This record gives sequence, structure tokens and C-alpha cells, in this order.
Amino acid sequence: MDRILIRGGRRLNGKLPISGAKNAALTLMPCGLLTDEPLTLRNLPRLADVDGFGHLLNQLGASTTIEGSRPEDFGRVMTIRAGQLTSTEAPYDIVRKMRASILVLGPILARAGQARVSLPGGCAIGNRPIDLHLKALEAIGAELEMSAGYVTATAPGGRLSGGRYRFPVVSVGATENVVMAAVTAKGASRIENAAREPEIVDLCRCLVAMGARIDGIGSETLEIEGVAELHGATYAVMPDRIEAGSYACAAAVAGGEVELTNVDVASMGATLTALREAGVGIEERRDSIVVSSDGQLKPLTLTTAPYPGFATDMQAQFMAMLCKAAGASVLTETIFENRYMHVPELARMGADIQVRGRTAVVKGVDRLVGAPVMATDLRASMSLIIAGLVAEGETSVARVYHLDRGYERLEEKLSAVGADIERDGGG
Ligand SMILES: CC(=O)N[C@H]1[C@@H](OP(=O)(O)OP(=O)(O)OC[C@H]2O[C@@H](n3ccc(=O)[nH]c3=O)[C@H](O)[C@@H]2O)O[C@H](CO)[C@@H](O)[C@@H]1O
Ligand SMILES: C=C(OP(=O)(O)O)C(=O)O
Repeated sequence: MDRILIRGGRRLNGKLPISGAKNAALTLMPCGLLTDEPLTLRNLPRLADVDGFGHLLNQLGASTTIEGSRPEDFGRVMTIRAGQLTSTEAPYDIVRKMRASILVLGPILARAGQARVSLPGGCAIGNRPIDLHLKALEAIGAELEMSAGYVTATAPGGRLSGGRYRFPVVSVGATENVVMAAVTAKGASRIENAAREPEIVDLCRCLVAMGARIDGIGSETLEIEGVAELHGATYAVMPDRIEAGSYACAAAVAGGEVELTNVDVASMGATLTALREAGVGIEERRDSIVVSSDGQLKPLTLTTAPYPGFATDMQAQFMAMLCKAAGASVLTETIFENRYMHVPELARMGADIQVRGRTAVVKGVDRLVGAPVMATDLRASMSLIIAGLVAEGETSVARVYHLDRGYERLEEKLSAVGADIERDGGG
């Protein structure tokens, strides 16, 4: 199994290109199921999760064609053609490997009038139930039945009615599912307390490009007027704000000056505010950000929250960065109940972190020391990479497949700005 080897202590300097967003890609790809015309997605990141989702679309009878990209390019162009669905089932074997597979439920139901999707189950960061996806779909006319670990959803008469639903808590995935299901409903839908993440804005814009009628995009109330059918479109996946934030944390702690290119600056508000508070230089340009740091960081108090708050997907990377701050930081995780799996691994490298319930107190230390560590989930893995970049000696990060879900050719991007990092295929 692959490992990533890092010899810490190098400053980072140069340009680092940001890829298309994983979390946008995973909700734009199922939109291809909503029409019998082609949907072309540009700037699609090369990630294990994107390949996995392509495989799921193929299983349902959609073809996925990759066009005109060279291996050295970041990003790809994919055309999804779902002239006819040959299956309406997302099987356990695929769903268990990739939670985002649940996002085919709404589109299959809207397109075919019925869908059968395996329940995803929990994962390392938490329980992650799908009750809100189901309640929202029910509110717009779906009939649901659960058996043998699957949910079967039916639209009476073959088409959803539309309806009103107010989310009791904000859910990104459930908002995406119900929006994709509602766009071709017979009537109108009103979704309240919807998630406002930039990836949801990206989804809505793509659906509008396909002929959907959605008002309130980017707000917590989405009003959707169902249309008879959607058509094909070409759409560019937004840049990955979490990938950009991760490399910003790396540059902040390693020191140096890195220009992150192809960035959607507007989507990164809370991350940039936190970096500035830590004393990091941030220069916002039109579609790039220059991060400059002498490696001297101030401690922070951060609490994760739905967008526009501080993202849970940035918590682990900030924690790694703050291990070297001058003083004690306090991080509180409010979204997932078990998102501190990186703490014992960072401790192996010399970090001083105490976790009590949802709060972690991170006392800055003078030095981190390289060690063999194990990645447990995607962002936890990135936190270990960040720590490895400033640790003395060698860090080897095992279970790299977590990183490959969400970071396109990480070792290549970091080497290009001066990091001493490589992938070892024999570990
Ligand atoms: C592919 C993708 O886009 N993943 C992102 C998405 O995950 P995901 O869409 O799974 O996250 P949600 O926003 O749905 O989850 C937020 C909270 O709501 C709970 N919940 C969610 C659904 C539900 O039916 N019932 C329920 O209780 C979850 O367990 C969690 O505690 O948003 C998360 C929160 O920003 C990010 O960390 C993930 O990177
Ligand atoms: C938790 C994440 O992703 P997923 O929802 O795909 O597990 C993430 O991107 O940090």
C-alpha cells in the first residue's frame, strides 16, 4: 500500500494550482442523470471519488467519456450521457465505499419515478445518518420504504409533486438531494433552512444552465418551480476551497510565499479571516491568493459551523498548523461527533493537544518530530502532511487512499513549491 514520505523543514515558494472541488464534482455528476442530453463538466478533479462516482453512473446506464486532457494537466473534461437509465439501483458495494453515492437518490427518483439506494452507514468522522434526505424527499411527494439495508423511493404517478420542507438542521447533502429531485417536479417546492455552501450554489447554477428554475440561490430559502424536463449543458466545476485552504495552512506553517492559482476567493471568507488572525499574510487577487508567512503564528479560537462559518473540512488542517503557534488555541467541532482522529497521530509527532468532548485545546510547541503515522480520513490525512512539512526528520503517512479521495496529485503540487515529499509505492 502506498505511503507518503516527507522530510520536513523546507520553506514553500512558488505557484500552486488548485483543482476543481471534490464536493462540487460529486453533486454535479449526478445531475447528468436528470436529462437524456449530454452534460459536460469541465475542471473535474482527478480523484478516486470522481472515478468511483463515474463507475456508479455507468452502473445506472449512463456513459462517462473523458475528453482531450493530457496526463500532465490537472483537471479533466467529462461528458455524461444518460439517454436511458438501465438500472435505478445504487448497490451497497458502491455506496459503502463512497458516502456521496446517496446523491443519486434524488436524481434517479426524479428521472425514473423510482429509485433503490443502499443506506450508506457511518464512517470514521461520525454516524452520518440520511434521515433528513428522506424527510425532505417525502415532503416533495416521495413514498419511501426501507428494507434489507436499502431505501426504495417512489414518485406516485411517475413524477414528484413538489412541496415545502424546512430543515431542522443544515445538511449539505440533503439540500443537494432534494434540490435535484425538485427541479422536475409537477409543482413548486420551497426549501427552508437550506445549506448555503458554495458547492450548493454551483449545483444550482448548473441546474439553471440545464433549464431548471430556482430562486434564492445562495440563500437559506430556495424556491424551485418544477419544469417538464431538463436539457444538456456544459458547466465548469468551481475551484476547491478546501484544497486551497489546506495548502494555505501548509504555507503558513512551513513559511515562504505561495500563490494559490485558480481559486474562488469569494468562497474562502472564514478560512482567510482565520489565517489573517493567525498572522499569515493573505493577498487576494482576482482568481488567486498569495499566502506569505515567516512561520511565526498566533493561536486562534475556532468553532466549526455551516457556511459561511468556519468549515469542519478545514478543522484538522488548522489544528496541525496551530500545533506550532505561540500559545494555546481552542478548536470546537460542532458538525461531526468524531472528527478528532488526527489528534493521537499528531501527538506521536510531539503535538500537545487535549480533547474534552467537542473541544480541543492545542498548545503550541517549539518542535514537531517526524514519525510513522496513519491517516484515518481525508482531512485528518492532510493534517498529517502539514505537520510533516514542519517536523524535523522524516514522516511517513500510511493509508494514502484517503488523500487520493480529495487531493489531486498532492505530492506533485507540494514538490513543485519546494517540499521534500514523495510517494512510496512499496510501503
Ligand atoms: C460530499 C460532500 O459534499 N461532503 C461534505 C458534506 O457532507 P454531508 O452532506 O454528508 O454533510 P451534512 O451537511 O449532511 O452533515 C451535517 C450534519 O448533519 C447530520 N445529518 C446529515 C444528514 C442527515 O440526513 N441527517 C443528519 O443528522 C450529519 O451527521 C452531520 O452531523 O458536508 C459536510 C459538512 O460541511 C462536509 O464535511 C463534507 O465534506
Ligand atoms: C468529509 C468529507 O468528505 P465526504 O463527505 O465525501 O466523506 C470531506 O471532504 O472532508
